[in-house]
Amino acid sequence: MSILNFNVGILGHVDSGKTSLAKALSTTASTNAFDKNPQSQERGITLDLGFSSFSMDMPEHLSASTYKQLQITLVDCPGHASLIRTIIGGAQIIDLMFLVIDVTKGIQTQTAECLIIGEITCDKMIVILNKIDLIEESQRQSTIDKMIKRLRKTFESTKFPQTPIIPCSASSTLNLNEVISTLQSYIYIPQRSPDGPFVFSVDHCFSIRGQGTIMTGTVLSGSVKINDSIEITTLKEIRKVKSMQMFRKPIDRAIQGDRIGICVTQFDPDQLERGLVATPGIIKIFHGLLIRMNKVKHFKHEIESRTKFHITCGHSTVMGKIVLFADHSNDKDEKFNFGKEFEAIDQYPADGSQENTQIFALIQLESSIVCQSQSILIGSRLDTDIHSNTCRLAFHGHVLDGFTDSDYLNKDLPTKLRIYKRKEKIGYIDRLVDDQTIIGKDLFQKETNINSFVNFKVELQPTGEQGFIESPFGQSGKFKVRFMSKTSSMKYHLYTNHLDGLTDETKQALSSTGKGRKQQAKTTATNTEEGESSESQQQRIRIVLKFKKYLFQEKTIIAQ
Ligand SMILES: Nc1nc2c(ncn2[C@@H]2O[C@H](COP(=O)(O)OP(=O)(O)OP(=O)(O)O)[C@@H](O)[C@H]2O)c(=O)[nH]1
Repeated sequence: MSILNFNVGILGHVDSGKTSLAKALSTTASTNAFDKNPQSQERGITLDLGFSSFSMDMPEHLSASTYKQLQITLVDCPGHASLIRTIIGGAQIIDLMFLVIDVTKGIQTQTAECLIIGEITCDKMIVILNKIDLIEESQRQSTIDKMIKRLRKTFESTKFPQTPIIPCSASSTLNLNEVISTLQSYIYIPQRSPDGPFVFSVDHCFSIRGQGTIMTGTVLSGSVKINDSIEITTLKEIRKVKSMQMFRKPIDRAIQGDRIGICVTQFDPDQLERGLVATPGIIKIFHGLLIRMNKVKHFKHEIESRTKFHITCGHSTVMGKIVLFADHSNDKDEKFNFGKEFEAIDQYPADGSQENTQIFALIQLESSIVCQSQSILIGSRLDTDIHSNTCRLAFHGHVLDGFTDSDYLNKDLPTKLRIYKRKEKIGYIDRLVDDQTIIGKDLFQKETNINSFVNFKVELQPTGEQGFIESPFGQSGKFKVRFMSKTSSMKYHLYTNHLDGLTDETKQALSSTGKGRKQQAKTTATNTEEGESSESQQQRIRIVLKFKKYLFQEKTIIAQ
């Protein structure tokens, strides 16, 4: 008989009653359910993910499915702000979220953060308005109604405007039946395929003398059976599956979505607190990751390129520096195309991704991360003061690809990913060579390889006349520009400056009007649109060079 395992995450502010709810609903506890961790018991708070389960009848709207039995796995997440990495890790395996709110408190800081995590990781949510037993019976209904009205307003602008809000009391089991019946009506058949490589997210690991090491967790993809070889990715060790259990019952096969314990031949469980186990060779250790970025709208700061964030993917959190870039011809559903060129941007745009412009980020990780393609990744600023009441979650996205070589910034990246930055340099006329050629200055540093800019177009501003860089000139960063035709600016410059360095012939040609230098300057000045003085006009003639510079290229490759 096939059993559908449906994962329900329980999230909410610290002390809202998440563990109490899990206890009240569950019939079977896993090895680490209900704050069994000794430190949790001492401090009275949940420090780690807790897993427990209960069975339910298959709801009527799914009676035609191939599943005949339904198992609900509750993933009790910690509430304390300092444990948000654990919450994110837990939320990535859930099919539906219970957001627990203390009816006497309403929305609190971590409620809001949990709501955002739910928006990123889940499609369905049920709000549990807990601790209604604390309200005097005569006031209860009116207080609940008022709170529901307030919450409705908050949820209006979220992904879950129609979320059910169920008042109950986890500790006195008041109205828990309604929690169960609402859950039942929200059950759907999540994507569960036995196909593809086996990937297992381990959340707890311990050994049993004489039997082996047990890893408990959730099957993220594929399937596994007894005697299969699996790789403990962080240890780079391969083990055979000796036996498996799903909530204390032995099983011989598990598929995507199942919550199981896998027993393999002994290894030190301290070596694998959390992590991925998979078909050998398919999980990679990444030093750089690519994501399509979405900003969390409640994050109040700018997301700037080349700044650092906490990067959480699966159960790992490391620091990473982001490099932002845009694809200006990208359809939302289009796959990431390495064949394209992308424009580097300084910060995430205020209007976010647009229909044709998608924002991506290359994340340079400070420590490597083990993850699979398409994993959800969340960027945050966890060093923000947890009492400051501000949202620490900054952005999210799915992992599109990554770089496995720790030297990728020098090796793979320059050939694989072409990101350019638009640049503009401003220079000035140094002197004229002839009526179509000038020597320019101040555009380049002395040490710049001007040869890489030869044949690049330049424009004189404000006149708009165009020419191109013909060659370097001398050793001090000067350069020669040839114009397509005789330019008025050059003539103007000549008459308002000097004739030094010109051959007599050129001087003659340029002075062919027969007027004197000063007089010519006067004429030119009065001919300009603004009628400005020759001095200020002279200063405004600039040589403008626009080009693209590729990021991460060992040799400066430049394109216009
Ligand atoms: N009166 C009342 N107290 C409750 C209810 N649910 C939980 N509590 C109490 O609230 C406190 C916190 O409950 P927990 O279930 O540990 O809360 P939690 O959200 O799991 O806490 P963390 O995981 O540490 O964030 C405990 O003292 C519970 O007994 C309820 O429905 N009514």
